[in-house]
Amino acid sequence: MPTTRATPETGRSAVRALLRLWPYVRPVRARLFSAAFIAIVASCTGLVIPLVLKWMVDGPVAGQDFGGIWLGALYLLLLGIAEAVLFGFRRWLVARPLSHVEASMRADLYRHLQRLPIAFHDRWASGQLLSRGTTDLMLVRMFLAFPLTFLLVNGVTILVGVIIMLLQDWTLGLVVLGPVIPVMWTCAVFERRYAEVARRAQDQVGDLTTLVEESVLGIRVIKGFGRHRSQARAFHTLTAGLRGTELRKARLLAAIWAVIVTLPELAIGAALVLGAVRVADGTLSAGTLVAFLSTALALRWPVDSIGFLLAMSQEAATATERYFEVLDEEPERESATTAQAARPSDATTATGLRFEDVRFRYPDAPPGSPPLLTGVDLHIRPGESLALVGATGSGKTTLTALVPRLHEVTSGRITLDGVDITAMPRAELRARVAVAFEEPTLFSASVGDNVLMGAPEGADRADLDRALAVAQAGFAHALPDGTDTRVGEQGLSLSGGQRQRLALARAVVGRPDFLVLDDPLSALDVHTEAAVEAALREVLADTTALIVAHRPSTVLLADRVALLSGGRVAAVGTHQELLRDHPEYARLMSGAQQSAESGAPSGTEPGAPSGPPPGAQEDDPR
Ligand SMILES: Nc1ncnc2c1ncn2[C@@H]1O[C@H](COP(=O)(O)OP(=O)(O)OP(=O)(O)O)[C@@H](O)[C@H]1O
Repeated sequence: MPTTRATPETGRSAVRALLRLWPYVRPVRARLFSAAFIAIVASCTGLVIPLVLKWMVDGPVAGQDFGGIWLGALYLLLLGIAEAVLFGFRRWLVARPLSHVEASMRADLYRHLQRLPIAFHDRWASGQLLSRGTTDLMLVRMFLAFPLTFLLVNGVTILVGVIIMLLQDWTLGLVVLGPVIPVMWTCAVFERRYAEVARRAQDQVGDLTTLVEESVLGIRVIKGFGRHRSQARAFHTLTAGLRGTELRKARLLAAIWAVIVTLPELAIGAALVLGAVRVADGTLSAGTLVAFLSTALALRWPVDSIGFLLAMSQEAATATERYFEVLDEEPERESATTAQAARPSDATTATGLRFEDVRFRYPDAPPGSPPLLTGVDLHIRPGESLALVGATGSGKTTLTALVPRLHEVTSGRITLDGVDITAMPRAELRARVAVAFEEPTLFSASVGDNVLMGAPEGADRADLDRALAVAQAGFAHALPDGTDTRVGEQGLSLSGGQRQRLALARAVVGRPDFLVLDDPLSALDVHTEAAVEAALREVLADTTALIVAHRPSTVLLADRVALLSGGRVAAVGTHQELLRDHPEYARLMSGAQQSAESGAPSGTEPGAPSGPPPGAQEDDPR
C-alpha cells in the first residue's frame, strides 16, 4: 500500500522539520531552557577542573606544599560533586515536561485520526499510523531530552574549552583546532546520508508493524489455511530489509565516529609532543601543559558525542515529518453552507431519503476507470423500507456509505427530509442515520457499551433491552456477566451471527429516523433470521430504511426493492414485480435461493451480465 514517501524531499531541512515541534514545546519551554542552562553550568564546571590542576602542579606540587595539595584535592572533589548534582537536577527538571509533550502529541494524533475521512484510512496502512504514534513519538521525546540540550551544551562547552586552551597557549590551541574543518565537512555529508536511511528505516518499521498486526488479527485464516510459512517468509523479507537499513545506519555512524574520534585524538597527540618539547625547552610551564591537555581531554566527550547526537536529531526530524504528514491531512470538514444552511421550505416535512443523480468514483480508483455510480436516482418515502439488490461489486455498500457521508458523492445530492446531507452538520446527520455493516465491528468493551454506542447520551437499560430484543440478541443476557460481559478484541469471542445481532441492536437502539443496513442478517440461520425479521418489521414500521439484501428472505422485509445495475438504479418495484419483469433480478434472486438452499454463499460473481434488463428504463425509480 503506497503510504509514505520513500525518501525525504530534496532540500529538506532537519531544522525546519524540528521547528514544527515548537507549539508542543512552548508550554514547557521554561523548564527546558532552565535545564539546558543548568547543563551548560555543569559542563563548564567540569572545565574549571584543569585550571585547579594547573594551580596545583605549578604551585603546591612544585613547592611541595602538602596542605595546598589537600586543599586542591578538596576543590576537585567539590567541583566533581557540583557537576554531578547539576546534571542530576537537569534530568529531574526535564523528565515530566517531556512526557507531557509526548502525551499531548499522541493525543492530537489520535484525535486527528478520528476526524480524518474514510478515504484517508483506505489509503494508509494501519501499521504506518501505529508506528507514527509509538516509535516516532519516542524518537521525538528522546531528541528533546538529549540532542536538543546537549548539542547546545556541547557547543558552548567546546567554545569555552577552546577559548581556555587558546588562552593557555595559542600555538598548542591552533594545533588542537586543526581537525575542525574536516570534521565539519564529514558531519555535513553524514547528515545528508543519514537522513535518507533514517527515513527508510522508519517507513520499514511501519510496514513491519502492518504485517504483524495483520498476522495477529488474521491468525485464524493463517492457521486455517496453513499459511504460517508464507507469512513468516513475508516477515523475514521485511525484517531482512529493516536489518539491512539498520546496518547501513550503523556503518554511517561508525564512519563519522571514526573521523570524529581519530582526528581530534591525533591533534591532541601532536599537541602533547609539541608541548613536551616546549616544557623541556623551558618555554612552557608543566602546569600549563597539564591544564591544556586536561582541557583538551575534557572536550573529548562533547566532541565524540556529536556523531550520535546528530544521528538522533536526524531520526527525530524524520519522525517529526512522518508525524506531521498525518496531521497535515485535511480532516472531514463541514461544508461552508452547513452553519447557516439554507433549508428548503419543506425542511420540517418528512419527505424521506432521496438520491438525486448521484455519481461516485473512489478517489483511489485506477486512473481512467469509469465511476462506480453513474447517476443514481432513488426515493425512499418516509417510513418506507427499501431493499437494494445488485450483483456483487455493483456498488451497494458504496451507495449505503454515502448516506452517513463516510464517502462524499462526486456529484449529485442526497437529501434527508428535503435537506441536503452536505448542508447538515455531520454530528446531526449521523445521529439521524444509523448504520449496521455486513462486517460487524465490535470493540473491546462490554456488550452493553457496544450496543449503547448507537444511542444518544442518557440511554438506559430499557433501551438496551429493547434493542437486544429487536435484534434477537437475548443470548447477551446469558453471558457470564450478562450485558456487562466484555467481548474480546473485535468481539472475536462471539460467533459471527452473535456479532451481527449486536451490531444490529447498536443500529436500532437510538430509534433512528433513517436506518441503513448492509446485508445485516447474512450470518444468521434461517430461524434466527425469521425471528429478527419479525422484530425488525415493527421497528421498520416508522423508520425510513435502506437495506442491502442478497437473499429473498431479507428482501421480503422491505416494502419495495431497487435493482442496482451498471452504476444506476435499473428498476424499482415489489419483489414479485421485479421477479416477473427483470431477468437480472430473477437471476440474482434464484441464485440466492439456490445457494441458500445448498448452504453456499449468496450473490453472483462480477463479470456476470448485468446490463439493465429490457424495459428497466421505463420504471421511474423515484
Ligand atoms: N476504497 C475503495 N477504493 C477503490 N475501490 C473500492 C473501494 N471500496 C470498494 N471499491 C470497489 O468498488 C466496487 C463496489 O464495491 P461495493 O462493496 O460497494 O460492492 P457491493 O455491491 O456492496 O458488493 P457485495 O455485494 O459483494 O458486498 C468494487 O469493485 C470494489 O472493488
